[in-house]
Amino acid sequence: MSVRGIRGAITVSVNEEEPILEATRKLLREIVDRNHVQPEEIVSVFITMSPDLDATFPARAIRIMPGWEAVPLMCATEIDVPGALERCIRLLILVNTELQANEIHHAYLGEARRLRPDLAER
Ligand SMILES: C=C(O[C@@H]1C=C(C(=O)O)C=C[C@H]1O)C(=O)O
Repeated sequence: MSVRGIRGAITVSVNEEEPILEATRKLLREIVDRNHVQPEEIVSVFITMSPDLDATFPARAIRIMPGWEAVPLMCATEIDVPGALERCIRLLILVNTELQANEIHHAYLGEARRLRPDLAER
């Protein structure tokens, strides 16, 4: 058993509470589905949003998911690099797993695929 990181990213169309929470849930579900992870295997979830997103804390979406109440969460603002992808939510999930690093499925959805085309997969 090792602790491994799973990455993901997604964009939202507007800086509003519900779209941010919905996109966060969608990205988390995609990562969970692709890697068959259970909440009790999760060490922590680190979330960043690009500086143009500030309508809510994306962690709120995860904390209210059944089974996820006790998972430590942290939100922060992504570095404001000129020209970086706008309205982007990024996740880093640390998980206790038997999977090898090359068996982890990251999830870069929609517009965010272009951040890491090598990891986007689907
Ligand atoms: C390219 C990304 O955006 C940023 C750059 C990263 C990198 O260069 O590895 C990782 C996370 C982000 O700070 C990404 O989310 O993967």
